[in-house]
Amino acid sequence: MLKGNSEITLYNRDLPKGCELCRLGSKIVVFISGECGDNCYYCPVSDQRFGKDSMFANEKKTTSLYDFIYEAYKMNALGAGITGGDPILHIDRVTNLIKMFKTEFGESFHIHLYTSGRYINYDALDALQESGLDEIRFHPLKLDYLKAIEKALKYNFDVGIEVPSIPGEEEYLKFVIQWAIDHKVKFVNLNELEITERNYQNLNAKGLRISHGLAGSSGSFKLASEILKLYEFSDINLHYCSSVYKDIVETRTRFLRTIKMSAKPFDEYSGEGTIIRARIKTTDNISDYGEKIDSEHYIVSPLVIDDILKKYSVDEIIIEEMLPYGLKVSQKLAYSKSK
Ligand SMILES: C[S@@+](CC[C@H](N)C(=O)[O-])C[C@H]1O[C@@H](n2cnc3c(N)ncnc32)[C@H](O)[C@@H]1O
Ligand code: SF4
Repeated sequence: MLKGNSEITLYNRDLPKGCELCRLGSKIVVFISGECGDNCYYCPVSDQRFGKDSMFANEKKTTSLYDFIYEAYKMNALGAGITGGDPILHIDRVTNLIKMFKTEFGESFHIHLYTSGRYINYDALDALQESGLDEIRFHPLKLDYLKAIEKALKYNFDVGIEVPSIPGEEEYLKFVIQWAIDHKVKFVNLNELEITERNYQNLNAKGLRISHGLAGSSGSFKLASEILKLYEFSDINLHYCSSVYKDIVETRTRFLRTIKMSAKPFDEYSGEGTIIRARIKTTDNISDYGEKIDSEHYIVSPLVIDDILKKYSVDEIIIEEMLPYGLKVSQKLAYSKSK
């Protein structure tokens, strides 16, 4: 019997540990560098990031490895997923960060890493094992890269494969899954193909369109579910993860977790994991209600607006909606004295 809720997530056995923690929104997303020696026609990494040596902790641009530790504290992370580009191009940065995470949060802090396998050699694998890496996920976009997986299988960390489910690529997927079964790879994840600003021209040219959610491609789930059915009882953990799942479960639960950990007393939050605040312009002292941010502005909970309006002279109230890491997504004028 296949488990999960069909088009959102589907699997035949246990979920990989990295996926279980992602489900709880408890993994910090480490984008270690956008540099990569490959150029997949379906690569989803944005132009702003791809090929550039810049780092992001969740959605926030960072310049220091310590920022990843800070962000992990802010969301009470139980683990990290390291991605890029190809992180192996910055193996020293990766292994230093893994050691920092393990020292700060303990051995149980679960770390998985994505790579195509192109630059994997025994030196890199030795360094990853020595740093404490828990799980490695390969994307063998060329069959030649399977050699890297054979090497990794000699190490202690869990070895899996993660590839997009691209309509028209069923023979490739079947080959890779059979190879994984023959070589006792721990799991194969099939991602719903995401159509993004970077890859849409290539994918549209193949007749693929966004069919649901923000990025999910037509035909991708159908192909993955047929493949899962085919290997339902085989000796490999197979798992399909939709782009909707990434949006509504992984990202939203991560946002809510961050809010729970680091929200201020006056922050209200929505079901989508955004923070709702009221910015009040007044010359009165209303610091009992919230935080003074400059000579004439305070941030307070929208729930106390009525109370403040009854007692104080207010010039303007703006309701702001923001993501937990500070990016403002909307603002609305709720009250103006001049109107
Ligand atoms: C974007 S890659 C970055 C890390 C590394 N360069 C790699 O390819 O594994 C991260 C994961 O996304 C998967 N992936 C690549 N293109 C995708 C797409 N258009 N939709 C969904 N997943 C995709 C890859 O198989 C890989 O497991
Ligand atoms: S290997 Fe990964 S990052 Fe590089 S082009 Fe392919 S999908 Fe993009």
